Amino acid sequence: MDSSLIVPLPSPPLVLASASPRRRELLSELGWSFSVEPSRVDETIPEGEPAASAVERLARLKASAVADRRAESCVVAADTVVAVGGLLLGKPRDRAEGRAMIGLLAGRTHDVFSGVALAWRGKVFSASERTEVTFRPLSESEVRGYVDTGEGDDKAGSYAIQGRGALLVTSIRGCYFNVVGLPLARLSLLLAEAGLSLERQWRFGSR
Ligand SMILES: Cc1cn([C@H]2C[C@H](O)[C@@H](COP(=O)(O)OP(=O)(O)OP(=O)(O)O)O2)c(=O)[nH]c1=O
Repeated sequence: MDSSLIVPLPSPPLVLASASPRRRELLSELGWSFSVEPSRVDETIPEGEPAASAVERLARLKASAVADRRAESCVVAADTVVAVGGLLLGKPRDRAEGRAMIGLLAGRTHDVFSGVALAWRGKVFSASERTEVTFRPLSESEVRGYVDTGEGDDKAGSYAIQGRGALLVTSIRGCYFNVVGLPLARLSLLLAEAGLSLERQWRFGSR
């Protein structure tokens, strides 16, 4: 067939339902244009809820909350927690909790779980992704020094792999972007599942 006869379908407007600057940066780096509308949902995880289900449930909740007011758009949301020794670590309440978290992570391997959800045309598609991250051993003063940089204050597990936290990480297994808060390849698969092929994803937001 003459390829000039194929008219590409336009991409739907894309909305990122997140207040996270990291998630915004990751989508921008793909060259996508999108608007940002943070959701304000209760992010409490009940004791005993498995990490993978919790992050997926919260991502769905965030996407649905924004989709309710943006029916014509494709809404993306995510949630990230760190799991270590049977504990789930969200964002630290203060620096003391931050030090306790980094102390727990030092010299061992933990899991980072992100849930990602996509709400489009009345349906919600979702998944969760796990990445193993290993920290090198740290002395008490190294733990204190890192937490005092402040970069982990608003991050799950109290660290940023994309920042100075990289100096603590000896290896990772799995998706790097999942650790930063948005598993991009997983998101791409969800978009395809929703009917937005990779061909359409290349052009997200372009007119
Ligand atoms: C482990 C890790 C987490 N994080 C961040 C990603 C998330 O922003 C944050 C986890 O908190 P979340 O509650 O998942 O997200 P958020 O409150 O920042 O934003 P929103 O709910 O509006 O989408 O931790 C990093 O940036 N780097 C890391 O290495």
